[in-house]
Amino acid sequence: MPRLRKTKIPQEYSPPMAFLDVEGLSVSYGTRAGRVHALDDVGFSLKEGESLGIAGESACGKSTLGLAIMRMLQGGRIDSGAISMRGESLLDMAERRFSAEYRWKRISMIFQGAMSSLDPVYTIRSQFSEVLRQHGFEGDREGRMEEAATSVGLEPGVLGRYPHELSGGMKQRAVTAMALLLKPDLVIADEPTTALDVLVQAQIINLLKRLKKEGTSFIIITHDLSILSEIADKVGIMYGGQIAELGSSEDVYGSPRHPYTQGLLASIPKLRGEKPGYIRGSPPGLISPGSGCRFADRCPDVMEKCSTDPPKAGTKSGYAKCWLYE
Ligand SMILES: Nc1ncnc2c1ncn2[C@@H]1O[C@H](COP(=O)(O)OP(=O)(O)OP(=O)(O)O)[C@@H](O)[C@H]1O
Repeated sequence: MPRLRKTKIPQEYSPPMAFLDVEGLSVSYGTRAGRVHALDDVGFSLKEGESLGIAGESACGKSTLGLAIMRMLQGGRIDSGAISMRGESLLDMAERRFSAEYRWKRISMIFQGAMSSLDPVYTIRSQFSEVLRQHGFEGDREGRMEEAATSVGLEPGVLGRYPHELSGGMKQRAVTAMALLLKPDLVIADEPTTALDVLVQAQIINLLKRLKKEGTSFIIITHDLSILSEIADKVGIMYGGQIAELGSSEDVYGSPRHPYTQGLLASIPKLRGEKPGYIRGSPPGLISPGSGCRFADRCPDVMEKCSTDPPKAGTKSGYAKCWLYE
């Protein structure tokens, strides 16, 4: 009888640690009209250096997701779920430690409409310098500020100027540079190209692409699906506070599964060929969104079952929250 070779069984198997893990995240805001359930059971995972694109119609919870990761929800609360970075829970951490070690240092955010967040009475240099000071940066401040400015294609001379002396595109680059000052591992960019002309948009996209190549991870939040295909490794399509579909960019763009993703992709204008489509109806209210599929009353494939909560049906690289793929 052949002798069986002994296989060494490792004592404990630990799967590779995710760079960022968001699990079952639900967030709500208290309003006069009732509690707005802005996020419901949202989850995804990123490896080191990976980037995620989040797309969806207005008010579906995109910014709330970014703000929850930054622990900067105003008037909102986390009802359930977990967020961890390299295995460390961000939600259980004392605010003091999160603020000293994570917010702006390891995770930073470029806010929606960030151009207007620059303080008009201070030069770019004093605003950058304040960020470094607040985080106890002890190296060569001027060198770091110049490095951040040039990394976004701004002349170091811009540091001496006031915000009103800069064009819209330059301001957007300045706030991007400010988010990069402390060399974070993750940058959450909320609509980084909205309100910019197409040339400046292209510059910002190229800049994000370059930073990604150098190892920075991004979560890019946008209405505009076409910019995601260039930067995101993974895409999450949000609808009514939930992720309707999650997968690699290749799969989500190449073979979209959820009828909402299909509708959204069909609505991107094309240079030639058929007219862009549109999705009839409007998104659900988030105060009492109901227990069935949130897309049901707009869905071309609606079935009886859709009145109950759809499962997260596995796809090649993620899932589609839809009864069609049960
Ligand atoms: N501070 C707040 N207080 C009360 N409700 C809020 C607050 N912030 C967001 N909401 C509500 O939460 C829901 C999700 O908002 P959120 O800003 O996350 O959506 P979004 O997808 O980023 O929208 P947009 O694309 O228009 O920026 C919306 O119904 C919004 O009205």
